[in-house]
Amino acid sequence: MAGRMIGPFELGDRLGVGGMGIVYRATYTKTGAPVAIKILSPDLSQAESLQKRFEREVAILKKLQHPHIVRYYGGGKLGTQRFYAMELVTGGSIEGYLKEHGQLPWKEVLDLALQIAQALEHSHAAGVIHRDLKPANLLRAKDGTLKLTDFGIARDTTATALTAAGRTVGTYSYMSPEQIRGKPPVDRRTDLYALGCVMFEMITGETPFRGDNAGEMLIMHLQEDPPRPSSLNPECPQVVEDLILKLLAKDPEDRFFDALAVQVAIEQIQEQLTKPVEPISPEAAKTAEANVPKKKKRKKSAKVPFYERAWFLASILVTILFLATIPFWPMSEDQLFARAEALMKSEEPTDWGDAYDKYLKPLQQKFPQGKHADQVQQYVDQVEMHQAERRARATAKTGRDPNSEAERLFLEADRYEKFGDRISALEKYESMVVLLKDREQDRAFVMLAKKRIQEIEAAGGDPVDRVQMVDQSLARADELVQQGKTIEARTIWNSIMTLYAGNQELEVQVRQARQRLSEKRSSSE
Ligand SMILES: Nc1ncnc2c1ncn2[C@@H]1O[C@H](COP(=O)(O)OP(=O)(O)OP(=O)(O)O)[C@@H](O)[C@H]1O
Repeated sequence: MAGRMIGPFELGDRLGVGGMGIVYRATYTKTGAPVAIKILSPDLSQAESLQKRFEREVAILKKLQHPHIVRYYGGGKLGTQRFYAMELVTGGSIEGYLKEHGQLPWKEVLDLALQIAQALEHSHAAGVIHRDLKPANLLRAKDGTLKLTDFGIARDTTATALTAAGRTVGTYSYMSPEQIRGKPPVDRRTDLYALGCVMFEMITGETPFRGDNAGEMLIMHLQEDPPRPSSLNPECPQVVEDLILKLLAKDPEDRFFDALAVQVAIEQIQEQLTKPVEPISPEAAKTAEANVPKKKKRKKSAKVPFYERAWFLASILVTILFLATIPFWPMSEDQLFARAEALMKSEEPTDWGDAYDKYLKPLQQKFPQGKHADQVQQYVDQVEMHQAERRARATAKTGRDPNSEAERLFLEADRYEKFGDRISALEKYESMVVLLKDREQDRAFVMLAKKRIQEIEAAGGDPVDRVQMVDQSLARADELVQQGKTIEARTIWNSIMTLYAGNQELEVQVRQARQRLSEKRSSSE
């Protein structure tokens, strides 16, 4: 095949063979850029179901643009042959690495898991569930960056366990209980289970369940507790182990809420485990020693009648056993609420995530009409708004397409607010509320919009007229130019152009901004 042309690509070496086709290294002849080309096997090109699957994979890849997802470049059909070009990733797969080295240090596992969770967050927000996350589908670029690939069965919600896994027995190793049973329906948390399996394998060198055959393995996913990772790799820290076991929960409800919650938990662990331990000074050690009550030493040597000691010990034992059973009692509404409240009072949004998963959602399920129901709802709203806003910020920061129309509208209004145009921001937030108020899935954004409206109104002051405000901004940009701060001035002109293009009221100002920008551009050339 090497040297053969397919469309504008010249084929090079074969990189590998997958369930649907062959992947080649290739060169885009127009620019000389290296790419990877996946070609649907000619003998499979006839099968309609495979053609559809190939097309679906292309359609999904087109939607996803993320630094940790293999980038789609373009594709086509030549005669009966279908192909598509994608980013070439040359650092090998995690599967290959594990085969060669056995396992990975836990710090690296956390780093990789964070990148996978980021890729999943993006894909889930676009409505795509991967469903086949495994080490073979995690490729590494030369600089070590991780790239998720192979969306061949993503979103194939009709596939049963067997059709989904039929291509390789290995896939059974990463299959969640709901994927095997078909209920509850597969959702974003299915990928989180697979992430748990992958993390388990990276840290211990073994998959969580190892049966003699596929059936045995599936039953283990359904019924057996996974071994503790530290029993296979004693270096695995307790908090990392807890995170992996939470991802591996049989019931999706017991896993993390979503891939964002996983990222937050990983970042928290990274911070916790890399904090230097404070050394104990000799003075502090001495003081601590001096503070130990002398009485204790004496008591040890005092003669206590044997029966007294036995009773004492027995009663302690009974108390310990009694206390040990407490975590297994179902918690009352008051107990759950007290724990939720304590976490919600924390300044740390990660604690809110914990409150949400562990106490607030269970409270809503078990005590929908309970005496704390209103306050619980308020807390749930607070967490959901925080998460929606965080996600929107990430979208804006990375320049990705918004994850939903609600997010797009919110970011638009936010841009006006940041620019200082409170009138337009208010208008945008208000229209968001009107447009989205009945859409349950956009509740968090509607609440956020309402909160912003209240804040803008509460800030008071005369809302500056829009035209006047933009005029002032133009004047400010001119001042900035005189002070040599061209970058700041450009930001203002750019904002005016993007925010008000097409607004008749501000036609003159937009033209002026464009003109200033082009003058600056030509003078700096
Ligand atoms: N973008 C890429 N850059 C470099 N190598 C790649 C790229 N995509 C795939 N490969 C290599 O080509 C091989 C085949 O990939 P492909 O995605 O077709 O199948 P697979 O994941 O092995 O199998 P299946 O589709 O059955 O799950 C893989 O082993 C992988 O190492």
